[in-house]
Amino acid sequence: MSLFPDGQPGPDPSLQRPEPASQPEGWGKRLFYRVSLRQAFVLVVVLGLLVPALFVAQINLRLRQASMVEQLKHDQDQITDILARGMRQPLWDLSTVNGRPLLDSVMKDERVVSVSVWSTISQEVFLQATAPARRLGAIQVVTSPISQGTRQIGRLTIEFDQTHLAARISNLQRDFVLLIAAQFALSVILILVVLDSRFLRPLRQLGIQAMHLSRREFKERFDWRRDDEIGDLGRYLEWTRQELLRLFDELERKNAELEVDIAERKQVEQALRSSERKYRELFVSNLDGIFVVDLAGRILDANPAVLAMLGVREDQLKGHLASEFIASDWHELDRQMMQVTVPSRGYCNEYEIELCRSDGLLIPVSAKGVLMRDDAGGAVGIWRLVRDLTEGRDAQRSMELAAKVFENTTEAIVITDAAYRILTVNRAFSTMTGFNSDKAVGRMVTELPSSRHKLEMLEDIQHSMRARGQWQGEVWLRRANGEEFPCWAIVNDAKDRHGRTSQYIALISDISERKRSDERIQYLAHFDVLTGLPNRGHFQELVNQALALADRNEGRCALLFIDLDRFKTINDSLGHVTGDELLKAVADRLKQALRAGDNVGRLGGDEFVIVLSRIDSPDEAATVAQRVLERLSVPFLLSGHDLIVTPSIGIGIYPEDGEDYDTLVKNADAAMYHAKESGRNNFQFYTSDMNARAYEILAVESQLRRAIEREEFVLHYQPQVDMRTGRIVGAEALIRWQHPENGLVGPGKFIPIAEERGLIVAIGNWVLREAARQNRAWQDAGLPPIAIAVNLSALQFYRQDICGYIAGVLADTGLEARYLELEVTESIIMQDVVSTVATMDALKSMGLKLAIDDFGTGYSSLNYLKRFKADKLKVDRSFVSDVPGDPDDCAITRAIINLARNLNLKVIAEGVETVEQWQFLLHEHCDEVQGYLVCKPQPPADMAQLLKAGLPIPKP
Ligand SMILES: Nc1nc2c(ncn2[C@@H]2O[C@H](COP(=O)(O)O[C@H]3[C@@H](O)[C@H](n4cnc5c(=O)[nH]c(N)nc54)O[C@@H]3COP(=O)(O)O)[C@@H](O)[C@H]2O)c(=O)[nH]1
Repeated sequence: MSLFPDGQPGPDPSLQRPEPASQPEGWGKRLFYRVSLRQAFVLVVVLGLLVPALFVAQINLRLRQASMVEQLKHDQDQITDILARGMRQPLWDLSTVNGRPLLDSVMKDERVVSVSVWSTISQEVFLQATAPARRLGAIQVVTSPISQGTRQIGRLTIEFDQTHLAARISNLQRDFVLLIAAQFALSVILILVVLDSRFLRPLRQLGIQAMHLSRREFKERFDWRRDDEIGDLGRYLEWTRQELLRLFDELERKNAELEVDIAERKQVEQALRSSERKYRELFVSNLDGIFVVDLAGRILDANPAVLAMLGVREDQLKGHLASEFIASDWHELDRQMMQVTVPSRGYCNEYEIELCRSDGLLIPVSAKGVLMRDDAGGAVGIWRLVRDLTEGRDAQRSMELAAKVFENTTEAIVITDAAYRILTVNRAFSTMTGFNSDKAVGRMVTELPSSRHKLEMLEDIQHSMRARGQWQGEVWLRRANGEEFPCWAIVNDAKDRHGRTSQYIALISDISERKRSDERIQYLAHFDVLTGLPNRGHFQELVNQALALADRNEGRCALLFIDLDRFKTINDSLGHVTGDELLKAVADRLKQALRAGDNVGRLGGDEFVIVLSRIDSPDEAATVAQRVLERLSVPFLLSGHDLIVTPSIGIGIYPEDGEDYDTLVKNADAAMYHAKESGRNNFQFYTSDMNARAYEILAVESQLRRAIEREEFVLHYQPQVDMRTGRIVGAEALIRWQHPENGLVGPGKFIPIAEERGLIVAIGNWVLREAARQNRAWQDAGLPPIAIAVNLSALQFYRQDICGYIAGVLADTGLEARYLELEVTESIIMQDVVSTVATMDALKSMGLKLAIDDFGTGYSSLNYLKRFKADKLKVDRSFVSDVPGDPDDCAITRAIINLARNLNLKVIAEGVETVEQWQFLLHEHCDEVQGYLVCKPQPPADMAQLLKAGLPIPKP
């Protein structure tokens, strides 16, 4: 139990509750001393009162119980005996009437449950009585013989109920427990009341008072009026309190006196120390060097400035002569001052000498000396003061250097006062602006000839200077000659020693050159250098903007993918310079074909793209595509060449054909391929199956490359027949691809792709060689000689030395030139008339035959035709197929035949399929025919059979 009741202040926290000096030995003792006094007393009471009471009660109860059992036994025996005796006579007489009264009186006893009298004479129950309500628990049966004299005449049986005895014993126990409990409770209450009032409460009081003493609270008196032992203890405590109060009062008084003493002494010491420290601080912290020397010039003390100045430690200085640290040139002057002037006058004026640093460096100093005296006024030494002049001289040099930098830097520098009035400008400023300094100095910076946003910029500068003390940015100035130029200006403020801005310093660099190159870089990043059109990246941005606009307006856009047909041929034949010129010219024409708001870009090579940013229907895209076709159809006159270039255009519509740039471009590209496949020089709208076609083309291209390597091609030959004789006079070599998986593939499936991908040169060369070889082989086999016509592609014509190659083929195969005929389409010739004419001349001079294929489909003028040294004109199948039904085609075919005749050329009609066509051509005096009506293209062996037969083809 705590002595400090709840709510009472505890002792000073620094004073721990006192612990017993040592713990009593044995766990029982330790436990006993751990419990509170109240708990200990309760324990004692319980053990001292309750246990003996219970013990006594237990003995008492046992004795009473034994006596009750004894009594019951006695009573039972007595009742049995009385009844046995009383029944003798009635039993002897066999008179139940006489026996009944006694039986009834016995049954009145509440312990008797039943009585039964058995007659041995009659061998039956003589009398019987039962009280069933009394049968409560255990039953004790007592029997006794009934005798008359020596003869037993009957037997008595009595049942006694034992429960009554148990109930009485239980009541007895309960009474004992109640008695002991009451006795115990009363004892405990009485003991605790007495214990608390006489012992525990005063003890608590004593504890609180002791706590006051421990906290040095002596003011309140401890009042004890009882005469018992605790009262004595309380009074002793009160006496202790008074004693302590007196002692503490005295202690405090003494303490106060002592503190006054100490304070006074401290003040004196403080004053002493302070003056000494001030003197020392002055000595130590002085930036000038101070050292104390005796009258002989030996150093006694030196401050850190001297040590730093000379680069030595204190021990390297003390005891040495000051002259050891002075440059020898100055010894005499110094000696004069320190040993003559100072001792005589008490001081000397400043003079300049040089000190020697430990590393040998000479330090210019200004020196002076003051005589040091003792209390009696006698000279005891000299205060020597030296001031380092290096910094001042460095500062001077820095100033000179800064002035040089200021004047000679290539950046213009403008210094203004705090109100932005120009104080000075450097030479670079004058060079940069063309204004002399007298034109600038004294003016406000706002009066500087600048072109743009002067006032707003000054406000911005002022705001930044206030916030950060610096500003930098681009400004535009105007030179004296009126030229504007961009500058990069960095403005810093300079502060005076009070921290106020006193000047602004602006460093100005002319960035016109850098800006020009930045703009150039920007331009190169966005535009195609050759054509000036947006490049791929920039064009994508433009398309994305157009798509976003279309989304906002719920409108549509169109993307036109343009690829120039056979541009490679031009590039290869006429060189890259002409190719580049052509691309530039095409770009110009494309730009001219567009409305404002639409854009054209170059993706690379000969690929151009147009985005039509707002269209109401795909027809508008078709209109633009048509316009592009028309604009490009006009020949380009470049480097002395008249060039015709046609485009193939693929059109993708947003959003139907792609919802983003990549998809749109991909699909327009696929449509462009379709345009190429559809004969070039046209436009096609994208359809969903075109991509599959585009992939197919790619696949064909890669397979073609393999086919070239493995020579997977064969030639079939289609006879050309003289209309008058019906004899075979020639044959056209037509290529087929012996595809390992797809079988024989016709040229229509791969020649356009080979042309587009530049593979046609290798294929065409193979055809030339194979046709020449086969023709020679037939001749060697004795077959009638004929000319074999071979189709030439534009690339073959332009990319290589076709004359040299054919000469090689003829030489290798041994075929005479006159048995090889070259078919060149009209469109090839028209691509570059000048060089074609030259090549055809050369081929002709080699003895080769020349035919103009597909005649009538191109744009050849009669003037050009006159210049070609062709042998034959080949009327295109498209005209032949509709004769004689179509009057226009009849007229054209007739005109071509007449033209050939007038130019002295042979004429052959191709694609003759019907007898009517034959008859029409015969009537028009066409020389030769070629077509399914006569013979389809034949494999070499079958063609050989036809030649061998040598028979005229039956006339239809
Ligand atoms: N550069 C090269 N081009 C070649 C070569 N071999 C063929 N080709 C060109 O491929 C195109 C298709 O040729 P092909 O499928 O062989 O068709 C030729 C004939 O089979 C076909 N023809 C002939 N008569 C008839 C006819 O009565 N009806 C009809 N529907 N078609 C017929 O015409 C093609 C020959 O045409 P052309 O060359 O214009 O004389 C085709 O353009 C070939 O030029 C090659 O080695 N190199």
